[in-house]
Amino acid sequence: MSDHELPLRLAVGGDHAGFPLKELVTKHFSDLVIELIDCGTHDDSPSDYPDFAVEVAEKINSGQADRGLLICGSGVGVSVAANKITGIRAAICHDTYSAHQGVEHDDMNVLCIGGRIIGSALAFEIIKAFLSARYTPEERHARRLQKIVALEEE
Ligand SMILES: O=C(CO)[C@H](O)[C@H](O)[C@H](O)COP(=O)(O)O
Repeated sequence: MSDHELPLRLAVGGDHAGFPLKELVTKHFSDLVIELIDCGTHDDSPSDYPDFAVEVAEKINSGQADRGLLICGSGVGVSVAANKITGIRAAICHDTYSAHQGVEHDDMNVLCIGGRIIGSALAFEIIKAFLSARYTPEERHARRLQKIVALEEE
């Protein structure tokens, strides 16, 4: 796979604090993924990050998107909200190692970034690492994921 082929449908969302970075990310990645679904927010007026976590999760759980990207001020709010939703495995990653290893080991399907924490150049590299990574279904990873699924079913 070349650097310019990220064969995934990506749902992107975030609140007002993530809006400036979300604008840059959607422009940068719209031609690099199969489809980019912008779940809002669409301006920098105050908004509530859980609303966008729900929108992005819905795109994944309905099968319209393969992965999600959520951006708020720190990345904390969107990750806390997204992880409440069944089927979502979200994490804040502000380094490329976590972004690809989180997919390879943990089948992370939503990447969370703090728009007030990192700049766009690093964010682009982290997002590329996330989108390029694939889950590696080795026994130990599958066993641990099954335990996470069991937690959701409790
Ligand atoms: O960054 C966050 C904390 O985890 C939130 O998701 C929000 O983006 C942040 O709280 C917004 O802050 P504001 O003072 O309302 O702009």
